[in-house]
Amino acid sequence: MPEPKVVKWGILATGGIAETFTKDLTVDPKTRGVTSIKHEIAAAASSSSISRADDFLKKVGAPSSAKAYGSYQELVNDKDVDIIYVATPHSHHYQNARLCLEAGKNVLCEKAFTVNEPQLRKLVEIAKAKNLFLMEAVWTRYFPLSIYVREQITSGRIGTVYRTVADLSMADDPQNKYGPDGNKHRMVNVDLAGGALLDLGIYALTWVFQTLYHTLPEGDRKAPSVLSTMVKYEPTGADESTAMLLTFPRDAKKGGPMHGIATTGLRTSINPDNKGTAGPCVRVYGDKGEIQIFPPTFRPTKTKVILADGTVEDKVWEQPGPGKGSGWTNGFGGTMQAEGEGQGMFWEADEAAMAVVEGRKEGRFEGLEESCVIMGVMDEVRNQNGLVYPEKIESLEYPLEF
Ligand SMILES: NC(=O)C1=CN([C@@H]2O[C@H](COP(=O)(O)OP(=O)(O)OC[C@H]3O[C@@H](n4cnc5c(N)ncnc54)[C@H](OP(=O)(O)O)[C@@H]3O)[C@@H](O)[C@H]2O)C=CC1
Ligand SMILES: O=C1OC[C@@H](O)[C@H](O)[C@H]1O
Repeated sequence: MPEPKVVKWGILATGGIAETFTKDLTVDPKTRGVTSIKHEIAAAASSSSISRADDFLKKVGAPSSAKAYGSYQELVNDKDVDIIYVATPHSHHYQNARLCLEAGKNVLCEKAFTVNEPQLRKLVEIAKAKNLFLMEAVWTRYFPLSIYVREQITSGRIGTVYRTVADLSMADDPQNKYGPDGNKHRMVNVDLAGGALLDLGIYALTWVFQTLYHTLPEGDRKAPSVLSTMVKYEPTGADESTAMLLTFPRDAKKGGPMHGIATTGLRTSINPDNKGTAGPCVRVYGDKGEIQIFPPTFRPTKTKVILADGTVEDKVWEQPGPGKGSGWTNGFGGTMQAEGEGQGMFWEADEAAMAVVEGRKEGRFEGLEESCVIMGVMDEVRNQNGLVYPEKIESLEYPLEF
């Protein structure tokens, strides 16, 4: 068997998700049957200080060869880095991803990809012009569970699909969690493009898109029309509850239009008791049966296929590898413990690394056009409900400091 190709990662920002993602890079790909690549943590950069980057590298168990930088610019200049993971708040993705692309680096960028569709289209244009890889880090798309669900649909197991209903709500009101200072938290801070839609709603939309759009042959994929409503989080003006009804065009001979219903909110939880008692967070409806996906929506643990002929198929989806995983808060003080080592972010990392090695410029499970269409849906939802972020973070101008 040929030796795995080493892909050298640079980590841009040292916050919560950067830590989780980078720890996942240290879990051997062989534990999940991936033999063509190996991840190496080559460098990390903090915008605040080099010592923060240094502490970060120690905390995530990076090799001693990994370099710490006190600025993002130094990271993108590093010749030893193949791909950069951007883990700043949404507001900063356009500026930070563009910094990487302009310097000739491949990019895996956290969700939501950018603040608006024009920003993303600009990044795509630059990536294409420079022949670079660019992908949104929606880890959920890369889980074996998601691959299985998409296969159930494309194989016709539940017949012609007509509707998907998906929710990601987490009782995560930052004021309850952190007091009045919570208004500065990235979840509701408009200066950081906070709000339920861009932070959590993107997962409900991910399920709608990966079941109703991505499962169609490429030529049949069309942007949906959008109807939406929103409740604002009064202290900051971000959205705290958003409901979207999407209609996807489809040829009458193939079943006609499909509905996607995506909801998100910060007051209720998809999994209030952490035991899954509340039932599925996603339901995909076909004319021969349905697929249910169980919470949490961003990292589901269980699926159920129920067919009209009486078949019921339950599946449990655990993380591979020994050891302990880290927990997620459900907003009611409980945690949802991962079963295996790592958090499951390694699957998206594998896909990005394999693409770099193979010379692919997009992820297989969410291409750049699909990401743009999703950003466009979120733009339309914000338009319909008057949610505008500060000009600087909506801007296409580059470079901008904020
Ligand atoms: N895939 C997933 O499951 C998750 C994804 N996310 C996504 O990851 C991104 C980051 O979230 P998270 O890690 O929770 O956020 P954190 O607030 O924990 O970290 C963000 C980091 O970004 C850097 N940063 C640069 N400029 C700013 C600024 N003006 N304000 C705040 N931080 C800044 C800082 O790193 P430094 O000082 O080192 O430069 C900071 O530590 C978001 O896009 C979010 O949607 C978040 C949670 C889960
Ligand atoms: O991406 C995310 O998924 C998990 C949530 O806990 C987090 O707030 C969100 O940003």
